[in-house]
Amino acid sequence: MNDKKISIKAPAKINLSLDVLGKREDGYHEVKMIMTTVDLADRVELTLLEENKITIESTGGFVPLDQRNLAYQAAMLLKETFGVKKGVGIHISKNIPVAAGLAGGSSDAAATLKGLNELWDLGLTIDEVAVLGAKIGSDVSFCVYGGTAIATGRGEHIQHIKPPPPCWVLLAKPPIGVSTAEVYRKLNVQNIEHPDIDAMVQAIEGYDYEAICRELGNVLETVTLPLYPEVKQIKDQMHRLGADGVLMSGSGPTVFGLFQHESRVNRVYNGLRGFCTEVYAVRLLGEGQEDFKDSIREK
Ligand SMILES: C[C@](O)(CO)[C@H](O)COP(=O)(O)OP(=O)(O)OC[C@H]1O[C@@H](n2ccc(N)nc2=O)[C@H](O)[C@@H]1O
Ligand SMILES: Nc1ncnc2c1ncn2[C@@H]1O[C@H](COP(=O)(O)OP(=O)(O)OP(=O)(O)O)[C@@H](O)[C@H]1O
Repeated sequence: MNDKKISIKAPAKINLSLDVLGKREDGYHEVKMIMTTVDLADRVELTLLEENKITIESTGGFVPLDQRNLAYQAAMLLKETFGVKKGVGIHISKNIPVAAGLAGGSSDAAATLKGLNELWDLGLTIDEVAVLGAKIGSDVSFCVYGGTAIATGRGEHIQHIKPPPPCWVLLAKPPIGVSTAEVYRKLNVQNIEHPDIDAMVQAIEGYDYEAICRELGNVLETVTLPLYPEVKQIKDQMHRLGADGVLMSGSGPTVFGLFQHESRVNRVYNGLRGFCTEVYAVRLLGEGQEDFKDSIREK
């Protein structure tokens, strides 16, 4: 491998359960959620530049190519924190839909932090990288580790749990982008039915696929579904076509369905394609990144 170039996979996440416990004084919400990675990923390529600058380019998807890009912000954060004088060229092959509830930008930022830790020889541990990630966005810490975890605080406190049993995940995104800030702002925290996060943890740790499908829950649906009726239509359609469990991911609008059988996932995929242009059939990744160094090297 060329030591002046590094290529990292940046997978999307889904929330198997998402609860909001209350509003905090800093304006954020206290959450308790279960996140897991799926095999739909961007690829982030980092090239060492001797000149002190950050360049960014991206293929596919509509993403800002300046300081608004979360990968750019990740590089800038490391530069400012550690006084790095070298530069980096960031190239993102964008496969994860943007503003979809799948943490695409957060995962690009996490991949950039991990890659630059190597490329700029910063010697940070994965936990140190995750703490830095939280400064960029609430989902970035989880994305640094991947795998399956309970996230608390504003999402940055990560407790790893066992991966769920492997299954198929069908992702369907209607052609709208949802603002996470707006969804949290419109949430009525006093008046929501809370999902049972502990029961979901038990279902996952007990490798009980049926119970996982039963315990799926996301309080942000109470905001996004009435705002965007097409999200509810996709949920209903997936149920009707035979998904084992269906839920909106994050603040939406992507809906995911869980399946054990490949034949059924293919049938539902075809059934949804006429109805929704962006549909992806992927595997649950579930496993975390046990060896930090190996996880960021191209194999
Ligand atoms: C919906 C989820 O994706 C579920 O994983 C996350 O909670 C959101 O994570 P994110 O997109 O990384 O969020 P951030 O970029 O940190 O915040 C975007 C906006 O969402 C709101 N926000 C976010 C996280 C949180 N715990 N409480 C909030 O109220 C804040 O208004 C914030 O300005
Ligand atoms: N590298 C990036 N990839 C995608 N979006 C980015 C990126 N950098 C900045 N953004 C901006 O971030 C916003 C949210 O995009 P993103 O795809 O991360 O949303 P999301 O999947 O809803 O995230 P989350 O699930 O963490 O709330 C968009 O407005 C987008 O323009």
